[in-house]
Amino acid sequence: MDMKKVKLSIFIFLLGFNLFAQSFTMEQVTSFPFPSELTASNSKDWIAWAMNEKGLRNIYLAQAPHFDTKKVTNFSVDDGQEISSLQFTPDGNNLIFVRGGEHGSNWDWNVGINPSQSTFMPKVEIWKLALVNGKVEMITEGDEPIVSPDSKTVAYIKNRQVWTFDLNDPKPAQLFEIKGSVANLSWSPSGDLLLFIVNRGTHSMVAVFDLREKSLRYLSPSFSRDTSPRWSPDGRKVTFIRRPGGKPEPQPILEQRHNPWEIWTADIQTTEGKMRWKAPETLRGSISTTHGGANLHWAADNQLIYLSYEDGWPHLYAMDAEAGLSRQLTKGNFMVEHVLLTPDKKSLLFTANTGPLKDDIDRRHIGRVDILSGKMDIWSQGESIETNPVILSGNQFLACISSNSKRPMLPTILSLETGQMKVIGESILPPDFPLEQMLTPKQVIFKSPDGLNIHAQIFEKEGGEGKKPAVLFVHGGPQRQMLLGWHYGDYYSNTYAINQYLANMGFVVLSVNFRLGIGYGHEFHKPERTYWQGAEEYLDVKAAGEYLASLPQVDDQRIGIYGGSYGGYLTALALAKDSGLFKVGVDIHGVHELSSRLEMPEGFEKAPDFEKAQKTAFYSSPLAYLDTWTSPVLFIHGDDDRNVQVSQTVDLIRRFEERKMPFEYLIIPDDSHHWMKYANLVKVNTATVDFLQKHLKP
Ligand SMILES: CSCC[C@H](NC=O)C(=O)N[C@@H](C)C(=O)O
Repeated sequence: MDMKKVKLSIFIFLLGFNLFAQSFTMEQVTSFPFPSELTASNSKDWIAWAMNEKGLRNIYLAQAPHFDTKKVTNFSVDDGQEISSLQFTPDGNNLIFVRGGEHGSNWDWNVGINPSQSTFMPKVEIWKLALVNGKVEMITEGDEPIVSPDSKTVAYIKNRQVWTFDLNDPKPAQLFEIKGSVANLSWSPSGDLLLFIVNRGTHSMVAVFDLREKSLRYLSPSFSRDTSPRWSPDGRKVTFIRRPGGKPEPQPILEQRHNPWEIWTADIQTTEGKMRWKAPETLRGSISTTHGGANLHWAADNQLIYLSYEDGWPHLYAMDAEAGLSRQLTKGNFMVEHVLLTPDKKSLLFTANTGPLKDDIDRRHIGRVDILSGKMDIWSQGESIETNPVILSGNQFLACISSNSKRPMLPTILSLETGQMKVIGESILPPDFPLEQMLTPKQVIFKSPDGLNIHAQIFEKEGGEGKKPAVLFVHGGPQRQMLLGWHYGDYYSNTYAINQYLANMGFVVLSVNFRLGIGYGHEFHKPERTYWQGAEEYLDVKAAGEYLASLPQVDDQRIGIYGGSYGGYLTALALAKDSGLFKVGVDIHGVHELSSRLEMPEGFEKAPDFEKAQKTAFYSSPLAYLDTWTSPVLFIHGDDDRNVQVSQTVDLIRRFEERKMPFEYLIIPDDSHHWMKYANLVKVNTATVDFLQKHLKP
């Protein structure tokens, strides 16, 4: 071989080596701290939040006006025990929180989780932190605590019943017994009544327990499903959402239909209820499934607040609790999320994917609307992301969590006087976190075969001559939106970290926001013929793969795909249907069997399109295409998953085994859908990128 060819071979080898040269480790990029449970005291200018630092979950405090951060707990083991229900007592003297459970689950969220294989199952417990002396103590088993207005009593749920304890002399005791399952506890402004929902399976009712009289009464009881009860500011009335109870006559399964809901009020004394508003009987008029659902509040000046999709976007509305007559408060082609009624009940804070930049639809910024005047401001802007706003007691500062393309989510203070924003807690970032190596993803928009504009984010490191391998990331939910920066959900901050790692390795990475996702309006979020009704969202995934293949810098023979949960489902579908396009994949706790959700008809009554629906569901599943699945796959699932049954992966692997189809697997015993133990998160992330690299490297 002449010297030229030798030199070229060495160059290509070094290039290949360089292509996969990595300037930071998976552990370093996965070590992003994640803030949650941001809350503000209503009486002192304190904020508090829970911070997950490599699985060590602790509470931090900061106080106006300097907001120096202070860690006030010392949980020092990566044991998967999350912090939830973090709240100040109204007098600002104590913090109450729950430790344990898996509150992001679809079932058993209040059951202990044990990813560290402790000898005995960890419990879900209510803790108290005394701010006067920093004393932290576990009070009792329980969940969903709420503190009485006089800061003396905590009411909480245990075994689906109502319990209480005195904060100064805790002797937990069940308050009363009631048939069914209790939820949505809230104290009346006077503190002598407890409002809650009792679920009886076919229906649910709003109920009030009078602590003085030790008596219980139902408010406007019916055979409906009543939810989301809220007190009027004077404590004399309650508003709630009413939806139909029981089961309907079998309807066409493959057709979309209106999901009815109403807003009611009821008088505490007479228990009489009145319907105040009925949703427009349109598809857009269905109750919203975006964050907070109906977001029902009773504001000052007798205004009822709700969120509706009726104009095509999730927006806020107000109506007089007596006269009705709704008014739209937020308007425009954007989504409202994370809605908070200010302590004075005169305005609403929210997160919105709108702002002056043309690609702000793929970010989040903080907004505020005055309820009586309807005056709306978007308070934050720029190439950053701000979400989950809370307002501090002095009305001078607002706190939120913020990120950008490089910096992970951190608590951030916004001065309402100057508009200045100050990130706090940057010292919590690990010293070896690869901040400067983070790439800035770019917004791309391409068309699906049926004409939809599909938004995506592309991550690409400069340089790296020749054709690069590529990876498509498919999010889960599916009611999610990936953004132009670190995400406000921990699951998707983690996949953002993976995408950064892959891009830094030299892959071209595309994160696709397929239909069914939020942030792009009702018809994008609620399209027809998706999931087990036809899987047309896969059109967007395949279009994303073809978009990657069309890029001049991408080697179209080295495109991989990965995704979790709903994204795992679409990853499996892509590998099964299009192994020619997707050469390798990692299916993380994916869904694979879709037909069993169709209830087998009892007796003669069945949906008019039942057989067609069964066939559609089957052909919407990867199971229908195993004959054409030739690309290598790694299956990963936690076997205490409470969002997607682990059987979805166990059963698919059984089929692979019986068909003698090659696969690799990683089971994570005793962990859930959210990799509660940090060591498991790193293990899953590492396995994912190693498998992709193994099959896509030059
Ligand atoms: C419809 S399949 C269930 C998928 C699951 N949704 C809720 O549990 C999922 O995608 N979970 C995570 C990843 C998410 O909600 O984003």
